[in-house]
Amino acid sequence: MSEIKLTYFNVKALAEAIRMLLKYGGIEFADVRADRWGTEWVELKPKMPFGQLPTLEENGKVVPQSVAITRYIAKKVKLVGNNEWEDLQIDSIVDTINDFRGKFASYFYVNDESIKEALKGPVLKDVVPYYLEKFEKITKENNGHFALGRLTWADFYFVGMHEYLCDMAGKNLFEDYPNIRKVVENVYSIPAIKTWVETRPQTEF
Ligand SMILES: N[C@@H](CCC(=O)N[C@@H](CS)C(=O)NCC(=O)O)C(=O)O
Repeated sequence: MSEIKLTYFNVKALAEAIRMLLKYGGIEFADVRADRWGTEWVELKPKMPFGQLPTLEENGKVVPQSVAITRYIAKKVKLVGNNEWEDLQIDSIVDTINDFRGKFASYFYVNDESIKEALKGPVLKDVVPYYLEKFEKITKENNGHFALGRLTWADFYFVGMHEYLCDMAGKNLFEDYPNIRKVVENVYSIPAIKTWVETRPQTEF
C-alpha cells in the first residue's frame, strides 16, 4: 500500500473534500496541517512545487492543485463517472462550483475594507442568487446530488467547501435552498464521513 501525505493549512477550504474522500475510501493518510502564519509556512513555501497548498505526496512524489488531487482520490474510491460523458458532467459542475468560490475570493482577500465592501455588495446581491438558484435546480433534478443523480466526488467537492463559502460571504448562504442542503445531509450521513466530521480537528471553515 502506498503512503499518502496530504499537506494543507488547519482549515477545511480546498482540502476537506480530499480528506473526506480518503476517509470514505478507508485510505490511510497523514493529515498534515501547516501553520499558515508562523515560520513553518515561510520555510515550507519555497519547497512546494508552486509555492501553495494543498499538496499530495505519494511514494515520495509531491503534486499540487486541489481539484486534480480530489479527482485523483475520487478515482481511487470509485466516485467518478462510468464513462467519459459522465466524467464530463462531474468535471463541469466541479469547475462551476470552483468559479462560484472565485467570486468570493475576488473580494475576500482585499486588504482595504472600503474596497472590499464595495466588491462584496454585488457578489452577494447578484452573483450568489444567480448561482444558487441554478445549483438548487440541479440538485433537485439530481435527487440531492450535483451530478448523475447519485453520489459522486462533485458532492464531496461542494460539501468540503461549503463552510468556507459561508465564511467568505459572512452568512449562511444555503438557508433558502433545501436541495443544496440535501447534498450536505447526504454526504454527512455516510458513516465514515459522520465519524470524520465528529472527530476531525475543529476549524472555523
Ligand atoms: N489552484 C490552487 C490554489 C491553491 C491556493 O490558493 N492555496 C492557498 C491556500 S487556499 C495558499 O497556499 N496560500 C498561501 C500562499 O500562497 O502563500 C489549488 O486549487 O490547489
